[in-house]
Amino acid sequence: MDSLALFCTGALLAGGLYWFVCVLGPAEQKGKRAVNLSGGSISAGEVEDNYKEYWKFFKRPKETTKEKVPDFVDTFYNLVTDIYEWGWGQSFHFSPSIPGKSHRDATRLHEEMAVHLIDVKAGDCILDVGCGVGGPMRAIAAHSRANVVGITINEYQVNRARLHNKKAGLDSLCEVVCGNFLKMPFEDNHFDGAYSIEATCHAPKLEDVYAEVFRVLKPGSLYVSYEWVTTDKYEAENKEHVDIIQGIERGDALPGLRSYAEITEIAKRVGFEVVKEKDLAKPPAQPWWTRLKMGRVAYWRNHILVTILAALGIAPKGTVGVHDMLFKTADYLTRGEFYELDSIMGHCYSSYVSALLPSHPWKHSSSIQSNANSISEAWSRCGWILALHSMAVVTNFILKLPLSLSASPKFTPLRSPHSLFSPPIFAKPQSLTKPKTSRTQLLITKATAAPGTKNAPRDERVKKVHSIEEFDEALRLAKNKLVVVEFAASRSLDSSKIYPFMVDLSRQCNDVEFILVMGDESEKTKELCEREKIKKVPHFSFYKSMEKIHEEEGIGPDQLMGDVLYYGDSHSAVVQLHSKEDVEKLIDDHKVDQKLIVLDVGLKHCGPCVKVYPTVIKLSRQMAGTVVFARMNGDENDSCMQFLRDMNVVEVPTFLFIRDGQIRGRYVGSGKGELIGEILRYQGVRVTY
Ligand SMILES: C=C(CC[C@@H](C)[C@H]1CC[C@H]2C3=CC[C@H]4[C@H](C)[C@@H](O)CC[C@]4(C)[C@H]3CC[C@]12C)C(C)C
Ligand SMILES: C[S@@+](CC[C@H](N)C(=O)[O-])C[C@H]1O[C@@H](n2cnc3c(N)ncnc32)[C@H](O)[C@@H]1O
Repeated sequence: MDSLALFCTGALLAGGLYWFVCVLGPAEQKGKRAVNLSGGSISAGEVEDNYKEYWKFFKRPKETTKEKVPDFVDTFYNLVTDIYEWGWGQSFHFSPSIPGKSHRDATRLHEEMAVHLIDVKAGDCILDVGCGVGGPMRAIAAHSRANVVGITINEYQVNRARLHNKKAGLDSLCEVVCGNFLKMPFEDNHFDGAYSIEATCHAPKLEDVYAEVFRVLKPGSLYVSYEWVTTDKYEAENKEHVDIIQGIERGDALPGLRSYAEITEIAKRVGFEVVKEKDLAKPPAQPWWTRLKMGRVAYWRNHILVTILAALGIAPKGTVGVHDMLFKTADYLTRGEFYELDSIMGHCYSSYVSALLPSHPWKHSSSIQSNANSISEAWSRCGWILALHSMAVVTNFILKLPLSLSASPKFTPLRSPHSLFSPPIFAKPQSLTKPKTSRTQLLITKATAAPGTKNAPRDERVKKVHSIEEFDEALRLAKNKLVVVEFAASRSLDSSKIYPFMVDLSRQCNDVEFILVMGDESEKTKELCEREKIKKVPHFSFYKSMEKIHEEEGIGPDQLMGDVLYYGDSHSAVVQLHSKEDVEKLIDDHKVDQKLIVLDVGLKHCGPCVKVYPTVIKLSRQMAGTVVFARMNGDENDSCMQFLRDMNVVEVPTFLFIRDGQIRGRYVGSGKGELIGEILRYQGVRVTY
């Protein structure tokens, strides 16, 4: 009997312990478990000493030099990485909390927002500055199919990140490098975009890391940084304020928090052009620290757990001190926000663009315009209150558009939606960009199959034009057909790379005319390029009825195909609507057969509309029996614009779903998967996301 009682007590204790460790203290995202806590790259026996060493850094005066700081940050991450993973997940940052969404989803949306802000495309090479164990990197690579290279100072994080990348099946897209972001082992002008999430706050001087990012970015590409800053509520003379901020600095290995106002100044100083900045912690945004506050009970439990595990020799001894420090940090962070019912600590993001040359306003507008659409899409998806602000921007944009179009019927590069709110936008001076000769260099790069050379593909459908007169005549003869013109140069490698795709397209699209102009062929073609204001090759211009309707520079094959389909489509299965009456007629026509009508409403120069259009064409063929696809450009004429207003379309692209003469719903956005999901849903297929 005694042994049975003993057995039962033992079993209960073991069960209780299992519940306490594994159920109450599970790893956030299949990452670390409490029983696996380590000291990163530091051996278990050295954790305590390193923790003491860490504290020495804060003995006044702080040694905030670029020689000392990275080492102490590295030590910090050896100490905390496992605890962060165990108690927070694989993404080491905050995000605005979203009602109805889990912490994990809110985190992912916050990360994906960075992708939208910097306009990442599949195949791009993106830099993650201070990547941690790679939570954001994986979300971003999976979402965009871009290649992401992350850099972190901490070797243990590199190993963790590589392990997670492999487990997630993303190791072909994600690469992790151990290095110092103050001196990155990457070549100049290498990346198509960059982001940093709550990492550059570890830099002793923000100039140093921003200048490095600027150096490795290709001219014209975008960088977004989510920064930790003090807000204008912070008073340097207020003892309590100072106490809180210093507490945050000590518990987060920060050499010194910077103020909100400083960030953009620094970015400009190193040469970036500031595109957008925002305090994400400002009301009405949902507080990003909510989860920290709610987690207090769990953190108490964690503390007991860590103490027991350290006493049993399972966790390194110093872990208790480290956990205690984090516990206190959580307290400082929430106090910082609650203090005097207002926040003295902000969470700001700034999006910077480098080397945007003023001579290319269209490039500026198209990238920002598509960013704005995607951002508002992301915000409206997450239901964040900031969405209202963003929607207002886009609404203004659409309502102002017809005025500018009717005033100037010719091709007018759209102003960026942001510029309607007049944010500070500064162009990088030319002397600070790549030396001017680099443009010439582009023209003299050796090409292997330049258009017009004997290695070029068979291209009889592409008309070679040699003068202004021939050019104008070709446009005239094309009448209202779409004309695609490539302006190229014989020794431009990029021109020769894209040319075969144009030739391919010319074979497939019989209703489109294709023209090639070799800018460096003669004085006459040079004159033509000058008249058309061609600054860089390859440059694609699209004409209809002798009028330029769109132009694009530095594009790849997908974008070229998308543009040709979008601007030239007249014989596909997608019904082209040109007025409100056209829409009414289409609806009437399909009242009887009860087919679902999917009406794609866009604008002429809208990046996301162009991007999603090949999917619309494909679906129109695949679903021809059951769904009718139609399309209308809101800025084609007044009647179309009125239709947009009547339908309350404030963002593009918007897909309206119509059946039995009734509008049943809409999808706003350019996500291919989401669009297909919505169509299936309106056809009665149950879709689970
Ligand atoms: C940007 C940085 C990191 C931000 C956050 C990810 C971390 C800041 C404070 C951390 C935590 C505080 C309390 C811990 C808790 C006591 C423990 O039981 C579980 C982990 C914590 C929740 C931990 C998780 C990460 C933080 C929220 C800085 C470093 C620049
Ligand atoms: C708070 S974590 C954020 C990690 C990641 N961005 C995320 O959101 O999950 C800060 C990161 O910056 C890195 N870091 C700090 N100083 C660095 C430096 N000088 N060089 C490279 N990485 C650094 C740290 O190693 C850590 O990975």
